[in-house]
Amino acid sequence: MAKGILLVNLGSPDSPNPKDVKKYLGEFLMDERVIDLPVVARTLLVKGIILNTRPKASAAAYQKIWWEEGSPLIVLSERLQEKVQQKVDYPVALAMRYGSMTIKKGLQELVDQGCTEIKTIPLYPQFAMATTETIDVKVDELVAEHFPGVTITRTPAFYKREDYINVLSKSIGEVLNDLDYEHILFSYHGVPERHIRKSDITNGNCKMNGKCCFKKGSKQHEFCYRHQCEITTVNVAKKLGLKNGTYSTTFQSRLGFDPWLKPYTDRTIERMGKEGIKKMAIVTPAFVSDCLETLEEIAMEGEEIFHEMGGKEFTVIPCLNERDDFAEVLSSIVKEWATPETKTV
Ligand SMILES: C=CC1=C(C)c2cc3[nH]c(cc4nc(cc5[nH]c(cc1n2)c(C)c5CCC(=O)O)C(CCC(=O)O)=C4C)c(C)c3C=C
Ligand SMILES: [Fe+2]
Ligand SMILES: [Fe+2]
Repeated sequence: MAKGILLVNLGSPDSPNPKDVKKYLGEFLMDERVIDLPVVARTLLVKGIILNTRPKASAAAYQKIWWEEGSPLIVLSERLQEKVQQKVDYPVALAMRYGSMTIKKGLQELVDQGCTEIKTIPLYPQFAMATTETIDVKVDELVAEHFPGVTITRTPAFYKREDYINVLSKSIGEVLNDLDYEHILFSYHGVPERHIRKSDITNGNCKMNGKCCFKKGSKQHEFCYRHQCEITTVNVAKKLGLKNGTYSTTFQSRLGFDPWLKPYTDRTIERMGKEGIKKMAIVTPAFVSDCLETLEEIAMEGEEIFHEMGGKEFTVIPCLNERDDFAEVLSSIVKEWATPETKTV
């Protein structure tokens, strides 16, 4: 039995042109775990409205952040894959949940190298139906249909691993140590509140009032994106010794009219600017790789809002990207699976 590793990230369009962006958004938003409406309603919303209105604006945003080598998210994920490969003895492949670098191709690449036992690692520190779950389900479908001889081991969200928190804290500390700042925002990608309720395995325990997320020992936390984001912030704040009132958690990138997780990042930046905060920092721990949502929505739009409201210095902390110490965390996850006696955390 030969082992292999499949890292999986979200994906990007093939190019920042409206046609490719439309194709990519069509696949992404028709996923029932992303826009979780019944299929007819989802088709009407996505194909009837969103794909007729959004691709042009999205393409313009992608054009602002695109690199010569391609999409930042893809390029940074490839660099991370290379780093992890240098640290482990098994083949490491990279795939994207949406777009051309499909999970099927990633699995095939490993199977072609003789792998029959594959560890999938979604590149998301916190669990969400729209990220980890959709990858896990897609992998199972593909294996059942195309790779019946392959055994899959899933990787749960790694938000509370000590080594991950250490590396995230170090990456933030490296910026904050040399910075005069008044407030640091921990901005996570948002999801509709409905997604949190749907992932509630305790039948209604999640009250969406913030209290349940801090209750000790709840089984629900394993699938509560909100809890996992809040706890990521708490653990980093503890590690860095941040003082109460100097940091907070917010949620960005909402789409449509349903209520999404609050507080919203853009409104918080606006409020802080209005309240007289002059120097703020922002970190985006739901993203492993810098992407449209960090490079454009936060670093460009967020900064613009802050300046318009009177803010002066807006410092964006990079994602973990291809940091060596982050590749080390992923390689520890691999080693703990491949040789269970290697317990590093
Ligand atoms: C209903 C819509 C969406 C949900 C739910 C959602 C959850 C979610 N997304 C990420 C990570 C990323 N999202 C990115 C882009 C992006 N996300 C949505 C919609 C939902 N995301 C859209 C429409 C887009 C496209 C951009 C746009 O048109 O504004 C990206 C960036 C991809 C890139 O190519 O750079 C990432 C990464 C998470 C982690 C998440 C739930 C926790
Ligand atoms: Fe998203
Ligand atoms: Fe909760």
